[in-house]
Amino acid sequence: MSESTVEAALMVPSPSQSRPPVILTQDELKKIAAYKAVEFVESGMVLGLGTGSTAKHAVDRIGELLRQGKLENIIGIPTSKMTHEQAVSLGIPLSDLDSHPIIDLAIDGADEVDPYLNLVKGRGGSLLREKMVEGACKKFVVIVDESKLVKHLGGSGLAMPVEIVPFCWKFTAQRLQLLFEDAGCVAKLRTYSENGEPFVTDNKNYIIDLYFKKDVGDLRAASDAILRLAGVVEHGMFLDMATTVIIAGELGVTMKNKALHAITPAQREGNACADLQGCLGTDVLGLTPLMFRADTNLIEFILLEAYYCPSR
Ligand SMILES: O=C[C@H](O)[C@H](O)[C@H](O)COP(=O)(O)O
Repeated sequence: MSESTVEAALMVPSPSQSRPPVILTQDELKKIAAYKAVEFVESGMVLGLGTGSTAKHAVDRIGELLRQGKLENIIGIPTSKMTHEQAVSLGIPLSDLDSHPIIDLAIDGADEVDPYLNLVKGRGGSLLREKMVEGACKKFVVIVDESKLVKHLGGSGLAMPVEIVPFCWKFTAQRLQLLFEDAGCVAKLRTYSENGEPFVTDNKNYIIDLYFKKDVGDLRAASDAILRLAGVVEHGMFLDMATTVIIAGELGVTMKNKALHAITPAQREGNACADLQGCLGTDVLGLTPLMFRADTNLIEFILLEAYYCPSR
């Protein structure tokens, strides 16, 4: 996909314009979400640079805008050795959390996104550095194509990764599996397909991939239980961390903001209504019904939130 195609896709068409339907590949959708996220970047920011095939597009775009002089004085904090190398090749100035403990904005992909903007990350093995960097940022923008949306974490049937120390990894894997026996959990050591050797993270650890047959239920409880196991370094559930999720799909790009999606029914019935209205206004302005046609999911989402707000 050429740069001009992405830029054209990011323009909001006027009602009178009719475009022929365009079939985009998954990688093109990732690129559209990434470019949209980079619109949040301003000169002078300290940026968390994510890892993976989606985040790669965002890092490329930041490099391009720096080269064109459209962005200046950016400092990048990479979340993996791979992203570090990519950023160096693009001439993006880099630092680390020791020197820059507060990050203005991080942009990264995700493996799963639930309706409350909780995430699974780490199928590329970078979850620990990602969680450290993204836990230190003021704003965390997640970029995905719509295939990443799930009803509940683990719902894709694919891996929920846990980074562990290599020492007695079988013991730790068994304990992880036992924790989620009721959810039909199967724990597998991640290996390289070429030689069957254990996959080793940037931090010289192993990854145990957890596969669930059923919903694990209380994610906070699941997170605490995993982190209590000696031998576990970190897990790939990113709970309540994303501030914005940008989803590129066949119907266009949708932005979901944490302020709306993290609100519980109890909060809705209480004095959160004014805030909700404020957020809704912001969100409506921030939403971009671009590319092809109206996003019906988006309309449902706005109506649902408005329903809870008596003054609307
Ligand atoms: O460890 C990898 C990261 O968490 C990635 O952000 C995640 O796996 C999504 O990667 P991709 O954009 O390639 O689907």
